[in-house]
Amino acid sequence: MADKIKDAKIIFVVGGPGSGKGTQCEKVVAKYGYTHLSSGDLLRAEVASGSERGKTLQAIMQKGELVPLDTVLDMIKDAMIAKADVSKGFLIDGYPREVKQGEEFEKKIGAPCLLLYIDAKGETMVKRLMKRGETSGRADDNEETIKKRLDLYYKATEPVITFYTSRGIVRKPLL
Ligand SMILES: Nc1nc2c(ncn2[C@@H]2O[C@H](COP(=O)(O)OP(=O)(O)OP(=O)(O)O)[C@@H](O)[C@H]2O)c(=O)[nH]1
Ligand SMILES: Nc1ccn([C@H]2C[C@H](O)[C@@H](COP(=O)(O)OP(=O)(O)O)O2)c(=O)n1
Ligand SMILES: [Mg+2]
Repeated sequence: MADKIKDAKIIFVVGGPGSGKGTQCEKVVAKYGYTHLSSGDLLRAEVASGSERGKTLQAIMQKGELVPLDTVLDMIKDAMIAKADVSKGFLIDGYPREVKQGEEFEKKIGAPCLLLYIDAKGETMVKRLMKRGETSGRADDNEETIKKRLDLYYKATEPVITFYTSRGIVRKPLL
């Protein structure tokens, strides 16, 4: 099964919470027809299913923490396999959140050819998420959790950008 995605074209999309990863991915899908897989959306779908696993995930996400690495990776991999036959390439949105997640992805699936870095100022991200929280219904779009997600982004996720910059595959779209 996993053979199906062995040579898939993979683009990581990384940026802070509310930086606009999902928004930019939709534009890339419209223009280039890639398959958009948002790790956050996959996790929220599991929560919405009401499963036991979903309940555990919900509690972690509500605190603004990262769910166990294997859980997210398995979900992404299953979603990629399901689309392998019809996909020109994959936009992996919101992953990796830490360098270790990137390393495990490469071991189990493959290497990315590109990392799109969606950059935004901290205050901009907070403002957008507070606004989105008025209608999103997302349990983590509240002031306290937003602050934790932002802290975690600077601590754990920014090193991901540094890691892939040294490989020469990071591009920052001008928005
Ligand atoms: N003004 C402005 N707002 C934007 C832009 N891009 C996204 N937004 C808004 O900012 C909010 C967050 O955008 P998303 O695309 O959901 O951001 P994200 O990075 O996927 O965020 P998470 O789902 O939290 O991972 C949404 O309400 C968007 O409408 C932009 O370029 N300019
Ligand atoms: N690779 C991932 C992606 C998301 N998560 C969890 C933790 C995140 O705060 C939530 C929501 O992720 P999403 O990418 O939708 O949102 P933020 O960028 O954090 O605003 O899911 C994770 O633990 N590991
Ligand atoms: Mg998103």
